[in-house]
Amino acid sequence: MLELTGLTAGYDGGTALHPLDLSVPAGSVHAVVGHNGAGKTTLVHTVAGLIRPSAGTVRLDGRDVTGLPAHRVARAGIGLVPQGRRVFAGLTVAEHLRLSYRPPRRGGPARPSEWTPARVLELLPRLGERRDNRGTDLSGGEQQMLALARALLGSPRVLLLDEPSEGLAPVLVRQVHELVTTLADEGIAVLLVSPSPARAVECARTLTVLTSGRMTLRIAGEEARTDASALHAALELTPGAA
Ligand SMILES: Nc1ncnc2c1ncn2[C@@H]1O[C@H](COP(=O)(O)OP(=O)(O)OP(=O)(O)O)[C@@H](O)[C@H]1O
Repeated sequence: MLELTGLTAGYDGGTALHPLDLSVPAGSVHAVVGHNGAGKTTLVHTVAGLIRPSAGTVRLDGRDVTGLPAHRVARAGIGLVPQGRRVFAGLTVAEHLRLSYRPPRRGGPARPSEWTPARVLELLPRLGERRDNRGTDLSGGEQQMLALARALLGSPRVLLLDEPSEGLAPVLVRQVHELVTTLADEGIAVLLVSPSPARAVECARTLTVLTSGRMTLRIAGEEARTDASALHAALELTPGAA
C-alpha cells in the first residue's frame, strides 16, 4: 500500500504540487490524469525520491520513506518507469535485464512476487526476440517494454508509471494497459500517470485529476466508466474527446 499525506513539492521556491493525499492499495491501479504541466511528473518524482518534498509524507506499507534518496526508495520496493523510457543506447536488451535484476536479499522487504529476467521475458516475449539488440535499435514500444522490464526486475511492491503510452501506436497502448492490469492482479500497487483519461479509466480503481498542481477531482473508476461527464468536466474536455 502506497500512502501519500499532504505531499507538497516544487522547484526554486515555487509549488508545483500542492498538498495531496492519495493512497494506492496493493493489487490496484490509481490513475492520475491532468494536462501538460499539471504536476504529474513532479508527483511521481517526489514519491520516487528524485525530488525532496517541501511537506508531507510518503509511506510504503506503513514505512515512512519520505525524503530518502532514489536508490533507497527503489530498494524499499517502489519501482519507477520514467517518462521518456530512459534506456541505455549502448547496452543490449539482455545486458539491461542482467544489470537491473535485484535478487532478493535475506532480511530484505517482502515482495508481492519475485521477478527474474526469465519471468520478465515470459511476460514480454518481444524483448526475448530482441535480446541482442542495443537500446538505440529498439522501437518506441520496445523501449517502453524494456523500461517496464527494468522496473519489474526490482520486484517492486509499488510501480510508478509516468506516461507509459506516450508516443505509442494504439495497439501498443492497449497492450501497456493490459499489462498494467496484469501487474495489479499480481498484487502490485500501481500509480499510473497519464495526460489522457481514455485508457486510464479502463484499468483504474480510482482516478485523481490534477489541475495546476491541485487535485480537482477524485472518482472511482467504476463510476467514471459508467458516466465520464464529471471526469471530462474536470479536464475541460468536450464529451467523446478523451
Ligand atoms: N525542473 C524544473 N524546474 C522548474 N520548474 C519545473 C521543473 N519541472 C517541472 N516544472 C514545472 O512544474 C510544473 C509541473 O510540471 P510537471 O512536469 O510535473 O507536469 P506534468 O503534469 O508531468 O506535465 P507533462 O504532462 O507535460 O509531462 C510545470 O509548471 C512545470 O513547468
